[in-house]
Amino acid sequence: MGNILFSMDLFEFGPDENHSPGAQLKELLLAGTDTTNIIIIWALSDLIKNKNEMYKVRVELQTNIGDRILEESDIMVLPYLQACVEETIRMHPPIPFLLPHRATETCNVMNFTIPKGSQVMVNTWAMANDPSIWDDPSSYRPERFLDSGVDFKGNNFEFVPFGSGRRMCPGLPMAFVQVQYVVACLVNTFNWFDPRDNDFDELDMEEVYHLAMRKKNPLELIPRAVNQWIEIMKIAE
Ligand code: HEM
Repeated sequence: MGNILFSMDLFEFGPDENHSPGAQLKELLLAGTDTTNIIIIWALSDLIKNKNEMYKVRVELQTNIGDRILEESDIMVLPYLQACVEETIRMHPPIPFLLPHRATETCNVMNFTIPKGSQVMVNTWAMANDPSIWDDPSSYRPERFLDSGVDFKGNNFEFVPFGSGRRMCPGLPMAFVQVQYVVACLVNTFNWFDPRDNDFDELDMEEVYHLAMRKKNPLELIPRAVNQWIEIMKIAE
């Protein structure tokens, strides 16, 4: 679906058409599919590469959900899964520079003068990976989000992958539930194998940046339905 949407010409609309229902629908589809899809792939990659964290997510899922079908409301009782998704978004924000903004008036930021009318790009990746703010930012450590009070709703300026203020992502609540729901289902239902029998410690995590920051090479995995507790114990060994 992402490929089909990206074949549409972003710049085909004239000024009047930008506010038409069709243009707004296209904007929503463009903004809401690729970003979510990218984060699901990164979240699964991070968990597959980090066996201990995968084990903790599976224990949380089995303890709270078991083998029944996950419901949207279950997301509220999965804090470790939530921390894992937050950590993935911190390390791999899909829109690392946000969308271009414009200064509506001249202002000073850290001794730099930003003249009125300047285009401003916000490097959220650098903010969320700044070693003066985050302990060991290049390591995948979901625990850093447990009980930290830091989230991405736009109030903690070290972590704004959805932006902040009036033009921040309106799809945040939907995206956050969708990503957690899909990742939880994928982890709780399947065990994942490398088609070439490579060790997942060496899983390729190279990034590429076009409109969004995605995995450079596709994540290729073989899913097999799990006999939950037996598989969990195997991972723990
Ligand atoms: C993980 C998923 C998502 C991420 C990381 C994300 C991130 C962002 C970011 C960074 C912006 C720009 C904010 C700024 O420049 O200040 C944005 C804008 C936007 N997003 Fe999302 N987004 C996601 C999912 C969605 C979904 C699911 C929808 C809709 C169903 C959506 C709809 C929009 C729209 C319409 C805008 C433009 C808002 C405006 O210009 O006022 N996004 N998003």
